[in-house]
This record gives sequence, C-alpha cells and structure tokens, in this order.
Amino acid sequence: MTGHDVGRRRGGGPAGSVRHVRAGAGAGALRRLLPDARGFAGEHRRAVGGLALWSLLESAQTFLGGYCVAHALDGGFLRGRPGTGLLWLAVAAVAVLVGGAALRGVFAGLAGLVEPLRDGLVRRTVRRSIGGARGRDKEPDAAAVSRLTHQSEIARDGFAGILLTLRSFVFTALGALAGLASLAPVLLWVVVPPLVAGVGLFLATLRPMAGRQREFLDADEALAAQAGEVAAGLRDVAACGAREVVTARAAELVSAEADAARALARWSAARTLALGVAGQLPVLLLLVTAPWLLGKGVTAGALLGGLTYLTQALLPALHSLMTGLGAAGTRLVVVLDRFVTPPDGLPEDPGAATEPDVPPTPPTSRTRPTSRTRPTPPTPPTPLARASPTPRTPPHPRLARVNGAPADGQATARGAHDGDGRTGGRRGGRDGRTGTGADRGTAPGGDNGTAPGRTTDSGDTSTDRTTAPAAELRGVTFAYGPRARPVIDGLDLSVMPGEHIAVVGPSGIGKSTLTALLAGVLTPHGGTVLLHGAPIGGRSPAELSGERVLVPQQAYVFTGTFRENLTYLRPDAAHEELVAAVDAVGAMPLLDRFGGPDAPLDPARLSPGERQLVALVRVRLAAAPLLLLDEATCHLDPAAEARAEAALAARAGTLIVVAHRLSSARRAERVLVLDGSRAAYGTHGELIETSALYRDLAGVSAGLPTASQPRARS
Ligand SMILES: Nc1ncnc2c1ncn2[C@@H]1O[C@H](COP(=O)(O)OP(=O)(O)OP(=O)(O)O)[C@@H](O)[C@H]1O
Repeated sequence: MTGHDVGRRRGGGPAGSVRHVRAGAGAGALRRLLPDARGFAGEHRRAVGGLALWSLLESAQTFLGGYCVAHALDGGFLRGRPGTGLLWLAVAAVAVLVGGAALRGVFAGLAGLVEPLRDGLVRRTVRRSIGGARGRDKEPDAAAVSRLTHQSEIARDGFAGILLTLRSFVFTALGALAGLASLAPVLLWVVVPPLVAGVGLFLATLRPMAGRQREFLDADEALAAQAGEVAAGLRDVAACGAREVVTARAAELVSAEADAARALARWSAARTLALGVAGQLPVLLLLVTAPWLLGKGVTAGALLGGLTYLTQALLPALHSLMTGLGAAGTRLVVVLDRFVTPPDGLPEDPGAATEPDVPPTPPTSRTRPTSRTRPTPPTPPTPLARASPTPRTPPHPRLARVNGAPADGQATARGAHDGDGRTGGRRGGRDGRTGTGADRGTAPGGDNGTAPGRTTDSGDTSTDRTTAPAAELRGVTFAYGPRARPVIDGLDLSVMPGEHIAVVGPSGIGKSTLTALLAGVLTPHGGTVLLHGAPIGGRSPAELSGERVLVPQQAYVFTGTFRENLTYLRPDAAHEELVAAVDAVGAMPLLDRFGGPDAPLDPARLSPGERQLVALVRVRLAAAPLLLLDEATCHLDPAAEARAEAALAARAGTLIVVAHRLSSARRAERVLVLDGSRAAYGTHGELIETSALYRDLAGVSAGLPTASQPRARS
C-alpha cells in the first residue's frame, strides 16, 4: 500500500462503521427469516396440527372454567342447591385435570417442532463451518461453531417459550370469548373493545420495541467487548498512560447503552399501558357496568363467570404474551438472523470464501537492519513534539548492585572507570564515552565536566533536567509483598537520553518488574526512580504518559478502526506521520490486507503478532521520549522483530528493551544482564568475555571471538 492508497482510504467512515454494519444487518431480520419459517412450518405440518389439537383441549378447559362457575352460582348456590353448585365446581375441577393432560400433550407437540429446529440449526452450523474451512483450506473455526451451537440452544429455548405463550394466548382467548358469548353475548360488548385496543397497542409497540431492543443489545455487546479488550490490555493501558482515552471511550459506550436502555424503558411503559388496557380495563368495565348488565338480564353467575374468564385466564395469558414476546421474541429474531446471515468466519457459501489469511510479509532485505546498522525508515516522520530529547551527553550506564550483591565488576568497571568509548556515539549526539561513577551517588558525567546531575545519600535528587539521564534507578529495592524476597534489591542504573539498551536474564529474574518500576507502574519499596532527572513518585498518570511508554507482551487493541488504534497515544498525528510509522515498523502489509487505516479493526481477527505490530506502530508515533519494550515483539518473526526494533531505535528518544531473543541484545548499545545475585552491564562484546551468564544465554563458550558467535535464540 502506498501513501496515496492510504490517503484515498482515509476518508472512509471510521468509528461508527462497525456499529453501522451491525445495525444494517438487523434491519430486515424478520423479512429474511420469513421464507425459512414458512418452509419449516410446511415441513412440520403434522406437528403443528397435533399442537393445535392439544391446544383446543386447553381452550375447552378455559371455556369450562367460567361456564361452570356461572352455573354453580345461578343454578346451585343462589337457588339454595349447594349440591348442584358443588357438582358444577367438580366439573370445573375435572376440566382442570383435563387441562393438565392437555398441557402434557402440548409439550410433546412442542418437542416435535422445537427439536427439529435445533437439529436444523446445528446441522447448518456444522455444514457451514466444515464447508467454509474447506473453501479456505484451513481448520474449521471451532470457536464460531461452539458459539453458534450455544446460540442454537438459545434459539430452541426462545422458540419454545414464544410458541407456548403465543399459542396459549390464542387458545385461551378463544375459550374465554366463546364462554362469554355462551353466558351472555352482551358481555362481549364490554370486554372485546378494550381487549382489541390493548392488543392493537401491544402489536404497534412490537416493531419499535424490537428496534430499541436490538440497539440495546448492540450497545451492551459493544460495552462488553470494550471491557474485554481493556481487561486483556490493562497493563498496556496503564503503562501507556492511556487511561483517559480508554475511559473516554468506555464512557461513550456506557452512555450509549444508558440511552438505549432509556429508550427501551419508554417502550416498555407503552407495553405496560397496553397490558392495562387489554387485561385490566375489561375487568374494571365489567364491574362498573354491572348494574346496567344486570338490568339487561345478565345473571350474577354470568357476571362472575365473565370475571373468572378475565382474571383467571385472559389476564395471565396476556401478561405472558406481552412479556414473553417482547424480550424472548426479539432475542429469538436476533439469534435466528445470525444463522441466516453468517457471521465472520462462517461463510454461507464456502466457495465464496476465497481470501486466505495472509501472514504479514516479512520486511525486505533493503530495510532489514543488522546489529551494526540502524536504518532510518524510508519516510521519516515529522519530528515529534516531545521526541527531541535533551542535548546528547555521554552515556553513563551505572550499575552498582542487584539483589544486594555487588555488580559484576568486570563489565561495569570497564565501562565505569576507564572511559572506554568503544560503544557509545549513537546518532552522532553522543561522544561515545561511557563516563564514570559506578558507585552510587556519583554524578554521571562528572568526569567530563557536564555534570548532568548529582545524587547524594541524603536523597537530594536535584538534577539539571536538560542533561539528566532519561531513566535512573538509585538503590531501588522492590518485593512483591512485605515478606517476599526482593526481586530487585539496591539496584543502581542510569540510562542516558538517546541510548538503546537491552535487558536480559533468565525467566522470572525480574526483567518485567524492572520495566514496571521504570515506567512508574510499580512503586519501589526503597530507593528512587527518576525519569529525566525528576523522581517518578507522585506524578500523575497524564504527566507520566508524556515521559514514557511501556509496551508489554499483550498488546491492547480495541474495536474501532486501525487509525483509531494506531493514533490513540497521538490523536493529532498527521496522516503522513502515520504512514511513515506504519511503513517503518513493517505494518504496511497488515494494513493493506485489512483495507487501510480506516478499515475496521476487530481484535479477534488479529494474530498476537499482528496485535504487537499495531502496538509498535502506536508507540513509534508516541511523543514520550522514553520507550520501554517488555518482550513486546515476542510474537514477531526475527526479521519482523529486527525491522520493528530498528524503527523504534531510529525514533528520537531512549529505548529500553527486555530482549526476547539475543539478537535483540546484539542490536542494543549496551546490555544489562540480570541474574539474581549479580548483574552485569556492558556491550555485547564485553559481556561475552566477562559474563558467564550472558555467554550461557547466548549459547557460546568463553573465549570464542565475538564475531563468530552464533546467534543463539534468534
Ligand atoms: N504480581 C506478582 N505477584 C507476586 N510475584 C510476582 C508478581 N509478578 C512477578 N512476580 C514474581 O517476581 C519475579 C520476577 O518476575 P518478572 O515477571 O519480573 O520476571 P521476568 O524476568 O520478566 O520473567 P520472564 O522472562 O519469564 O517474563 C518472579 O519470581 C515472579 O514470580
């Protein structure tokens, strides 16, 4: 992709695009489902017929309920014939028993429809998955299959519930209306108008309510997705000082969900009104018009029978219908629609899925850096506002001790005391001297008169910030818990602006802890951490984020566009800067494949390496002068890692890398070797000669010339 291509795609709608696609997908859900629904009903005519027959028995039970009560009163109790009255009530009781048997038949009939639906959905899912995988010559998407299988269970339950309530309402209403007509047709004049009006109002709310329900579900899903993404990248978010950006994004989603919930609540109120009109108003009218009805010859028994129909049958059926059809109905439509319109990864037509997953193209040899050459990216970005570090001063790496033990004297002493300048001089800003002051409290650079800062044991941390180390540890001690053994113990370290250093050591030795201390994510229990001459303690996250960025292994990417993801530490980054950063880090093929910076980014569709590329472009753009990479390139192949690292080293500022491979350490100017009881600091060549642990990590034997050392682990 060229810059021109990027420019053309830039105009595409960014943030809302994903949501827009979702809303669009739901618009004609019912229309899309109708042909399938008709076909399904046609195929299962017998089951539908059986269900209707059992339901008629339920109607009969409803009919008998009111009818028996009316006759028990009129023909029995009111005439002083309690025996007759009790007989009618006994008939009603038998009707209830018959109704129970009918309900059993209804459930059996229901299974005849619901189970085939579920089987059909599962079959469709599996067929699609296997077909899709064949079409794309890859493994079936097990997660999508599992998701859809789960959704087919939801569909089954939802379908069963809706069928049950809808059918129950229809047949109950039939039985009740027939009963009212048989008792006194005039009762229908009182009951039917509000019933029809209420049901009409309910039906009118269905469509808008389904829309609001869908909006609410979408908003809820978006918020849940954001929460998941943030949880996965919490360390990244905290380290990058992106709390405000992430909080703002979350706040947007929370208020969108709140708005959707409010809109839904308004329609729910309308639905409650419908229930009142259809279910309660007829009861009220029946009571209010009782004298008039009695005057018209309606008996007291018929009135009580009518009330029985309304309160015992119609009202509960209406209530179930309105609550059930509202929530479960919408959910059912949403879920079934997902089967009709396949989600990503499960194409309806396997043949249509022709675009294979292309791995990111490795960088060309033209731009591949070596350990000795650090290429400038083809199109260097405009100098970053805060990226110009303080004037270059000689590097003064100092390491007194780690875990309370004296530092590895050889490497440290060499750099610290003899002014050996073999490895300095990065980007012309440095004179190559390694400075003085291996001992704690000695000002780096004190020997050449630049005196960038002075530490005293009294804790004086006054420092000239223009020439101060980019990152400094002064006797730092840290343990995970009051009784735990310190992971870092009395460590001194000084990294000058513009330096590129690597941190290596066995697993679990404290490399991540060290970067977290340098980033201010962890607070030391003893000693001081300084960034650019000022103690890190007490600074606000916003202040810290302007000074340093820590990129952990798990890169934080969120649903949005690539542009939003790439520029979230520098929202004001110019388009040309973005293009240059993408190109320098080697992420152009990735962006090309997804359709440019304004293409939607779905975190689930990125591999761990691709997520890391996104995070690396992001920090290539970041303005903070100190960059800490904690195995942030571990999922990249060696060539891609070298390219990305070179791009970050070429960026103005200081780079501290926890090396995943030794090749990474070879590219650094100096290497800090942590080994628990001893620590060493020096160039790769020096450490090969002086540090047994480093030789071990490099997989070489002592005494071998450094030029011929194999690149172990790279
Ligand atoms: N949150 C924590 N609570 C308690 N102990 C911890 C915690 N995080 C790390 N540790 C311990 O601190 C020590 C150093 O961990 P750290 O992650 O800094 O090592 P590392 O050198 O980065 O390891 P690796 O190379 O495997 O990533 C380990 O022994 C680890 O078990």
